[in-house]
Amino acid sequence: MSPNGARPARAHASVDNLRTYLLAAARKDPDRPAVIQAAADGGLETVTYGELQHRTDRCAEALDALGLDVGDRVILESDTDADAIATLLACATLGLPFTPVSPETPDERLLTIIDSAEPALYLQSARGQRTGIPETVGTARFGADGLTVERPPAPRVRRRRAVTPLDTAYITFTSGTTGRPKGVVMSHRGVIAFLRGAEAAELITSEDRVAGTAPLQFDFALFDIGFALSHGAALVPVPRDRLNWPRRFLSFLRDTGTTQVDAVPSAWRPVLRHEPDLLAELGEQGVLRRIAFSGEDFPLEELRALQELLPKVRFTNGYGATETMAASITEVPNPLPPGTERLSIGYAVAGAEMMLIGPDGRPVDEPGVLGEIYLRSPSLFSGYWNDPEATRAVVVPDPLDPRSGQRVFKTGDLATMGVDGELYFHGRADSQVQIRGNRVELGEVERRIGQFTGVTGAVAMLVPRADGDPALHAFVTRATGGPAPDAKEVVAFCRAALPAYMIPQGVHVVDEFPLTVNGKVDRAALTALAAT
Ligand SMILES: Nc1ncnc2c1ncn2[C@@H]1O[C@H](COS(=O)(=O)NC(=O)C[C@H](N)c2cccc(Br)c2)[C@@H](O)[C@H]1O
Repeated sequence: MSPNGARPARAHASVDNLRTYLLAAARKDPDRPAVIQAAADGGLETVTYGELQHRTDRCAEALDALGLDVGDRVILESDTDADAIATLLACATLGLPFTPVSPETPDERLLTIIDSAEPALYLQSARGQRTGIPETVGTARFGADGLTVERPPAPRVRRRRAVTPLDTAYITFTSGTTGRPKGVVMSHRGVIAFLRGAEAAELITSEDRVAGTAPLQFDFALFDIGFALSHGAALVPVPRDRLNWPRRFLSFLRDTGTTQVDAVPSAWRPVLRHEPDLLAELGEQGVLRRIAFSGEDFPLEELRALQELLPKVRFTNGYGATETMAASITEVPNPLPPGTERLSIGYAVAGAEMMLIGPDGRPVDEPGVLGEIYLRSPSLFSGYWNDPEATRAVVVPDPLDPRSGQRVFKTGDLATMGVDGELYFHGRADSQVQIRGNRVELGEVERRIGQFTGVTGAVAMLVPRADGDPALHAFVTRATGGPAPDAKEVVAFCRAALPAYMIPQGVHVVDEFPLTVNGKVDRAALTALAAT
């Protein structure tokens, strides 16, 4: 068979591949619900595992016909829904790495990603509004009636015959600190290794309905898809227009019979502020059993408020970085024991190990001493797309025995160890700042300000100044309808407990914090605001 004419390789059912791993339930019980989603008419629609597999195979057939090769990139622009999942599983079947982007991604950023990834194909849903995709990229739309090709991808020589677990499942672009987005290349083996480790935590069963709130380009969304489907549970993608309106969000959770909600901590702030009673009512019904959060530290005042409204709900703290999908999944006591200062991020999931390494490169093994978390994990990413230098900076020789050739992930996160070896998150190493020669952990300033009556959240940052050393500023949010905390009183409150160099020069009250596209507090936006 000529190289061009050969049918593209497909994943063999016996090896680890996202498609085989996520559709296993379809073989066992095809009629179980796989996705419960908002329908176009405003109601709900259920897509079974059998139907999801059918849509996946139909899409794979259509992609087959385009003559792409294993490793050819596909941009997938969509919110999370059954058709998007079928499309990404079709890509996985053929060994086509997908790069998920949400429709909210600005044109400029999409073009940067296209420039870097050089994809063969750009896919958007039938309803997608995007235009202006460069001529070098094929384009197609996917929807309920399958794949519609608008501009076929350029013809290519197919060199591959098999899809292996080491091949790339997805490349997700995260904001690079240098401003240029970094493509995190994750293999099928890596994703499945983490999902298997997470399964051992036994958080959900096939009876569960897991509400996912993250945009598709955030691997929290990819985790929710994998986590729900690999357990034979149902995924409940929460549309953006429901997530941003607390009443609609809560009624969507009720109407879908959601048993677990996965969201970043900031997603709960509007619900706590505007609809605490509705949330308590939802908890009372006893269907919602668990709230899992990840992505950033959960401000303890807000977490306590959430727990008070939901005394019967269990809370789970998922910690980790996209470069390893994640690292640990830890039960959070409800209620938090009084006096809790920090949340535990526990121990790495089964099959992985978190180590604390000191500034001298040696392991920290005494409780309470700050160290950087290094992660030993089979879900380690393949590297940053086309950026070996950035990869070498974080994929490093095993600090415990560099001779072994084993590589570990240098997380850039700080933690201390408890008496049983469990870890407590202490912020990003790069949020350790020096102020007039003194080392300051911005989290410590934030925690102090967070204890000020009426303050519900605090973000501290260092703002560079033209004429001298940078100044420490803080932004605070207040309880609904509460008085705006007086900046001078907040500063005095800090003075009573913090050394002079940790006292903020400016305290700014904001209604709410700006959020990144992944729903986390956007510290860069606040720093820019403080500089004005
Ligand atoms: N639970 C926490 N407490 C505190 N700080 C956290 C937590 N989880 C992260 N972070 C911070 O976020 C960084 C990483 O950001 S990331 O690459 O965008 N990935 C993420 O946020 C999400 C992460 N991939 C993920 C995805 C799916 C499931 C899980 Br379970 C976790 C970490 O290095 C930490 O600094």
